Amino acid sequence: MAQYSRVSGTVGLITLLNPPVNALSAAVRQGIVDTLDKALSDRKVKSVVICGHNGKFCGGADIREFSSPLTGPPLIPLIQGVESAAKPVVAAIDGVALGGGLELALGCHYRIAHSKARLGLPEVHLGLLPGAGGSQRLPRLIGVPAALDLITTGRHVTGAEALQLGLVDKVTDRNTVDEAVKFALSVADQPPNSRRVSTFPCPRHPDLDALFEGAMQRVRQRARGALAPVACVQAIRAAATLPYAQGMERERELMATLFTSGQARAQQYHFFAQRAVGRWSMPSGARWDTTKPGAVHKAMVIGLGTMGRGISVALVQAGVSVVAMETNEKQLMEAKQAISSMLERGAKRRGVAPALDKIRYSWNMEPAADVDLVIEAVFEDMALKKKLFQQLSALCKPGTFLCSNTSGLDVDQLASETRHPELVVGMHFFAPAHVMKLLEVVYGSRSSPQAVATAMELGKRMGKVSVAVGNCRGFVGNRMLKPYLEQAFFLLEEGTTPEFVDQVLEEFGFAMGVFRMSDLSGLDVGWRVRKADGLLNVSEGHSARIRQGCRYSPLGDLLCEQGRFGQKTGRGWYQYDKPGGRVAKPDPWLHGFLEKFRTQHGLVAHRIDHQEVLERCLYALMNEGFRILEDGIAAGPEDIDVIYVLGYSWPPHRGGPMFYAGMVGLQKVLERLEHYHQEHPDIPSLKPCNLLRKLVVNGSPPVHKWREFLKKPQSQL
Ligand SMILES: CCCCCCC[C@H](O)CC(=O)SCCNC(=O)CCNC(=O)[C@H](O)C(C)(C)COP(=O)([O-])OP(=O)([O-])OC[C@H]1O[C@@H](n2cnc3c(N)ncnc32)[C@H](O)[C@@H]1OP(=O)([O-])[O-]
Repeated sequence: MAQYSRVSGTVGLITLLNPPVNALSAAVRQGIVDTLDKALSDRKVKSVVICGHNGKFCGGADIREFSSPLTGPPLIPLIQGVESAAKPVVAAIDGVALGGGLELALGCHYRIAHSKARLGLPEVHLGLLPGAGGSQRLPRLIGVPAALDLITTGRHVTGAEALQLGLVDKVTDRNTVDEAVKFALSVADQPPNSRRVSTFPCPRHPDLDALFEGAMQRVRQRARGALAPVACVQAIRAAATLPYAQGMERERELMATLFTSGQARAQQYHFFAQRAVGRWSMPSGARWDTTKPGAVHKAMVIGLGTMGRGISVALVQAGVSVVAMETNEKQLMEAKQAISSMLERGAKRRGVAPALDKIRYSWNMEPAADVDLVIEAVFEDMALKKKLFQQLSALCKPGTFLCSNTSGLDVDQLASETRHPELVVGMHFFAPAHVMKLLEVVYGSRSSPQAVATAMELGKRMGKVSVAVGNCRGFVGNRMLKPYLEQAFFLLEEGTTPEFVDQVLEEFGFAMGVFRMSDLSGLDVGWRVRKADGLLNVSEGHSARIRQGCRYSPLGDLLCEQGRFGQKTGRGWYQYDKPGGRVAKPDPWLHGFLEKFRTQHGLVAHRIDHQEVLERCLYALMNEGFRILEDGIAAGPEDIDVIYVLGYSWPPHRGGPMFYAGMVGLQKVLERLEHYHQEHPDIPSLKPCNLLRKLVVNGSPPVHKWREFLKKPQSQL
């Protein structure tokens, strides 16, 4: 709804009221129509101010309403009504003006913003375009290049940047509504005719064709198959080349296609899933809303390799005082230099001073005695980590939380080395840790709810989306990666090439295929883990393609034995022009090696098509996702999907692996897994899991209903 009052004698004040972000629900839209009518028909009112309740102008159209038929006044004529008002209308922008919220402000005749307000048209992240005139008004106001940037990236700008762009008329650091009312009084006698953005000509550009061609190329490269960014460019092109009314018609057509697309549904699901994971629960019954996190003012990071450095930067940027520790003095100095420059670069980007005084460095563990939380980020070696946890347990003050940045080791084993296992949790960051948005918070069997709440809260402070997951080998993300990688290797054995597998996966929307990704992260990483797991030993009298009773591909191990570790050695699944080179080229040696391998093992290469590559890699991964749900390692499908989109480059327009399974159809996923498992009975990861069968038997319910079919957590509180 919207509230109305008359202030300063002659200003009609309309306040949007729909907490928490004043989204433009049917009731709010009706409220705007009614209150505007009141203001325009009141002879005492000379000008109008529109603001939002509780310091937030408006977060846009109400996304929750997108899945039901439209009720209430539609947004486009509503904004048209604001723009054509005979009295000047001023938008008072506090907090956020996003999507439809900014489109409403663009319909106003003047815009006054707080310097710290955030403005933007982020519809592209929801699989949409600014469909209430935003794609037509914004380029007319700020020019085509700036509009292309804002609309295709969906990035937010501050009030200060908005002023530079010409998006707002004035910026203030004081009370925005008071300033807007003063402004409204000052323009009360000026007819708003010349202020209607839809009547502005689009600013000329010397070479529109080249501009749009370049933009389209960039957008297609980044979009990885997403439709919305391409439609955004097409809509802006209409603004630049057509009269306003025709441009609006083009915007409507493009929006209609996007609005009903599976991609928009997937991206909107992802939006709500990112928020849902914050409402975590544990099998014990402990929950986000009943557990108070501990205070973290001071933290220690142990081990300053790539991960430790990124974690230190993320903590400092979140306002936490950090002691960064590394035993090797040379490495400590190098890390100090690297962290300082990362902090300086980050501060420059955000227009603030670098908080270099928030971090100090140590080559010993003593400062651990005086911190609230420790994050261990040493080499992935259980013995080393165990020793460290023993030392920390003896050294730290009572109540210090002990966290491990392990990517898959057993958190319970680490906890068992300490005097207070309830204070131990995993905090699995993703590289680069100061950039990547995902954090897996891993609770062991003895982790206290408070330790989980503390890690989740700290993740939030660092700007991460944190997902609480149970303790098992690889947790959620890396556990699901295993069958996915495995299938890719088996497909090579059976007849395909790394280039073809990567092409299929990249066409699906992954930023990189399996093999390019493996070359980038280093083949030796997995090799070391397999060695530690005893998987490199071939049992007497057994084929090298069977380990621990299951089918196994030794291809990765054989490459490592040849010193082919990927990009860093200039050779891996591909060849590179030099060690550290980044351009992957097909390698004839590798093709010859695969042929020799097949001959040696009596394998006859056969033609593997696009469908088989995609289904075997993705369905094996999804099947593991269902097992994870069955085991209670993830509380719901949203947790898995958020982890895959934010941590493993799963394309957002496909929602995440569990959402995608629903899109494909659970019945079909089950049938194809059954088919592949019959063909390859020695690959257990292709055997459809019980939960998948159960969901199919129950009519393949939509993803938001799956929780009803999971085992209920047992409350132990
Ligand atoms: C053909 C038809 C034509 C249609 C016309 C199209 C018009 C237009 O172009 C389309 C749009 O505007 S599309 C929209 C374009 N706008 C956007 O894309 C903006 C999306 N929103 C955001 O980016 C962030 O929420 C903010 C930055 C606003 C606040 O961040 P923060 O302070 O960290 O808070 P938080 O935790 O993020 O959210 C708090 C709660 O608010 C909820 N909620 C939020 N926005 C909502 C919405 N629009 N709606 C509903 N709910 C919304 C959110 O779910 C959460 O609920 P929970 O139950 O507590 O979990």
